[in-house]
Formats: sequence, C-alpha cells, structure tokens
Amino acid sequence: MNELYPVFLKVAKLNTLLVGAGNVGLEKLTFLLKSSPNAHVTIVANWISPEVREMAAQSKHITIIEDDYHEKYLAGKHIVIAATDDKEVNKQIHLDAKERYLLVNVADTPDLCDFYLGGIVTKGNVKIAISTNGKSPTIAKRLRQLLEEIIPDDIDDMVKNINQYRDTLKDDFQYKVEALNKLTKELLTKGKTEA
Ligand SMILES: C[C@@]1(CC(=O)O)C2=NC(=C\c3[nH]c(c(CCC(=O)O)c3CC(=O)O)Cc3[nH]c(c(CC(=O)O)c3CCC(=O)O)/C=C3\N/C(=C\2)[C@@H](CCC(=O)O)[C@]3(C)CC(=O)O)/[C@H]1CCC(=O)O
Ligand SMILES: NC(=O)c1ccc[n+]([C@@H]2O[C@H](COP(=O)([O-])OP(=O)(O)OC[C@H]3O[C@@H](n4cnc5c(N)ncnc54)[C@H](O)[C@@H]3O)[C@@H](O)[C@H]2O)c1
Repeated sequence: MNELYPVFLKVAKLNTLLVGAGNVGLEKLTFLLKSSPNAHVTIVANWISPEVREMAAQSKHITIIEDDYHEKYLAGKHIVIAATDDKEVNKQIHLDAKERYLLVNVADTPDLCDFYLGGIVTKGNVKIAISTNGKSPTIAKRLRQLLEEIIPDDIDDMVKNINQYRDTLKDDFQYKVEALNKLTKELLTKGKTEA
C-alpha cells in the first residue's frame, strides 16, 4: 500500500534549495517550473549546466550560486532537494536538513527522502499528482502521459463555470453542497447510461 500523503505546495510562497545543477538537477528544476513557473528556487552547485543556466534566466525567482554546498545555504529555506553526483554530499545535505526540521528530497535515493516528486498532470486549474510509492518512476511518467492525453483540455472551462455558479451560492452551506452535487451528478452517470 502507498502510505504517502499528497499535498499541493504553493512553491511561489516557499523557498526551495536545489543543490546540484547537472542532469538530475535539471530534471527536478524542469518539472518544478513546468508545474509552478513562479517557484522560488535557489540553486547551489560548483558546476552549472548550460541548460540549468538557461532555464534559470527565464525566471526572476531563481537564484544561482556557483559554490560548493555549505550548510549556510539552508538558512531561510523550507524545502531542500539534493541532486549532486556525490553521495557523501547528498547524505550531508540530508543530515543538515533533518537537523533543521526541513523537508528534504535526495533525488533518486528513496531512503533519504521525506517526500517524492511525483508525476504531474495539469489542465488549467485541475492538477493530478501521481506516485508509485517510489517503485517505478517510469510508470509514473507513462500514467502522466496517458492522463494528459485522455483528460479533455476543456475540463478547465467546466471548473470555471461551476466556480462562477458556486460564487452565487454563498448563503446556505447545506444548500450549496446539494446544488453543486446535483449539477455534477451527470458526470458520473452519463458514461454509464450511454454504455
Ligand atoms: C515522477 C518523476 C518526477 C520527477 O523526477 O520530478 C520521478 N522520476 C521520474 C523519472 C525517472 N527517474 C528515473 C527513471 C529511469 C527509470 C528507473 O530507474 O526506474 C525515470 C523514467 C524516465 O526518465 O524515463 C530514475 C530513478 N528515479 C528514482 C530512482 C531511485 C530508486 O528507485 O531507487 C531512480 C534510479 C536511479 C539509478 O538507477 O541510479 C527515484 C525517484 N524518482 C521519483 C520521481 C520518485 C518516485 C516517484 C514515484 O513515486 O513514482 C523517487 C523515489 C524520488 C525522487 O526523485 O523524488 C519522473 C517522471 C516525470 C514525468 O515524466 O512525468
Ligand atoms: N544522469 C542521469 O540521468 C542519472 C539517472 C539516475 C541516477 N543518476 C545519479 O544521480 C546523481 C547525479 O547525476 P547527474 O547526472 O545529475 O550528475 P552531473 O555530473 O550531471 O551533475 C552533478 C552536479 O552536482 C554538483 N555537485 C557535485 N558536488 C557538489 C558539491 N560538493 N557542492 C555543490 N554541488 C556539487 C555539480 O556541480 C553538478 O552540478 C549521480 O549520483 C548519478 O549516478 C543520474
């Protein structure tokens, strides 16, 4: 059983430290920014790949520090992602982060992760996070691709319309719940009656 509890972080309001700016650092940064273009990220690495540099240049919320990792870089951070190619450095980052009660992900090392970065499907306001409990990132990727294909792009129009209707139903909570459930009931029954 997968016991992970999914949360949807407002990473534009949190400070993330990413240590390592090679292939894995780039992968983590790419998915973070794809989902959350305004994420606040500080990248520390003694070598920065050209791709990471280019991606960082596209956001004013990303800071690059070309340096060896030092615990001082944890100051003011909420979340830490370790993605260096040095296992000892990654372990040290994990230790330093735990000492400060920070949430830490050591990329590709499940035992040292407080949380995993999952597959992400975004259709406007709708977002779906996918996890295989760290067992098969490839399946997480394939599921992401499948859901991206089969969930209609206009699902966001429906969400926006229902949100407008929801805003008109402010007074009685019970009435609001019933009205919204009645309106959306067909979403579940339509497929069945058509089949
Ligand atoms: C979803 C995604 C998000 C992202 O990266 O942001 C993600 N990995 C992705 C792709 C991917 N990663 C790897 C492959 C090659 C195939 C393979 O090795 O299986 C592929 C597939 C590919 O690239 O095609 C290598 C790999 N990854 C991990 C290990 C270590 C291990 O399993 O022990 C190894 C072996 C390293 C080695 O051998 O040295 C571990 C983790 N990778 C996770 C997330 C977390 C679990 C998520 C879950 O619960 O499913 C977890 C636990 C920790 C973490 O990193 O957070 C992203 C897809 C994004 C997308 O396309 O949508
Ligand atoms: N390349 C992949 O796709 C891949 C896939 C699975 C696993 N891995 C593993 O993940 C790890 C990272 O791989 P990579 O391909 O991203 O490596 P890489 O060589 O491309 O990048 C390593 C990064 O870590 C930084 N770094 C190393 N020591 C540092 C320190 N003391 N302080 C600050 N920064 C430091 C480097 O400057 C560089 O930015 C490796 O252990 C690798 O075996 C890589």
